[in-house]
Amino acid sequence: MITEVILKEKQQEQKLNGFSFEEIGDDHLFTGLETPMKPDAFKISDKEKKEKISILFEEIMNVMGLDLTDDSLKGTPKRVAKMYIDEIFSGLNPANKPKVALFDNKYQYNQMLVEKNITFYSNCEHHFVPIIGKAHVAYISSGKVIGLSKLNRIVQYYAKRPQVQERLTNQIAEELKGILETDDVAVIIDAKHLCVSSRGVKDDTSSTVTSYFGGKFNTQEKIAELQNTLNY
Ligand SMILES: Nc1nc2c(ncn2[C@@H]2O[C@H](COP(=O)(O)OP(=O)(O)OP(=O)(O)O)[C@@H](O)[C@H]2O)c(=O)[nH]1
Ligand SMILES: [Zn+2]
Repeated sequence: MITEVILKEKQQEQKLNGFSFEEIGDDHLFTGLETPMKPDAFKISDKEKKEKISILFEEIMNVMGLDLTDDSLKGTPKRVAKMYIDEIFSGLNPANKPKVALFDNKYQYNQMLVEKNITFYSNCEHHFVPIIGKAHVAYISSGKVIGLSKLNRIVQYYAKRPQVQERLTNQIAEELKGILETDDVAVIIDAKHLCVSSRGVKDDTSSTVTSYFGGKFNTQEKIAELQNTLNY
């Protein structure tokens, strides 16, 4: 847990930089889980970002010797820019954070709820190539119930950033803990990193499993129950 001292230091740092954490856009700024962002990350609009990326990507293609007058290639810089900002990295912008519907737990359902096999596509922040995986998230209600699809949307929102799997796992867990007002949250991610399978070491059979077991989930018994539910 973050101490007040660290919080104050961070706030001071922010003040010095002249930006608030809302402007940088990451709710996890004070928890050490933030996606590293520049303080002025949202000083220019998405439209301007796309224009700049398009110019820069055109330059990359030019340097590589590609002929941008070719009718198949000429639209690529714009396509890439649009894909980065509106699609695969749209989770960097807090304006795209899913709105979450919560309901009262009138059903008195007090056991764990598991949303399993949530498909996500992310990108490795080291190589900017895909991470493709499944996330399984679980929680025990502390009084509120979340709309099921919102669990998938939260996973996908954080996946749509340049990521490492460890951070993705913890960002999802922290988000759920905050929304559901409970520590009783678990997240398991099983993903293939194309930077491992399609290049570099080229291992096509390995996958990476990460987990977060908070509160009541952090016991051998609950972990075993969860593993059993997920057939792990
Ligand atoms: N911990 C962690 N590492 C990751 C993740 N995604 C990719 N990596 C690793 O990040 C490392 C980057 O290492 P470098 O040695 O700088 O990069 P590289 O020369 O391209 O390494 P190789 O992939 O081994 O060719 C690689 O070992 C990747 O496998 C992730 O989600 N978590
Ligand atoms: Zn990588």
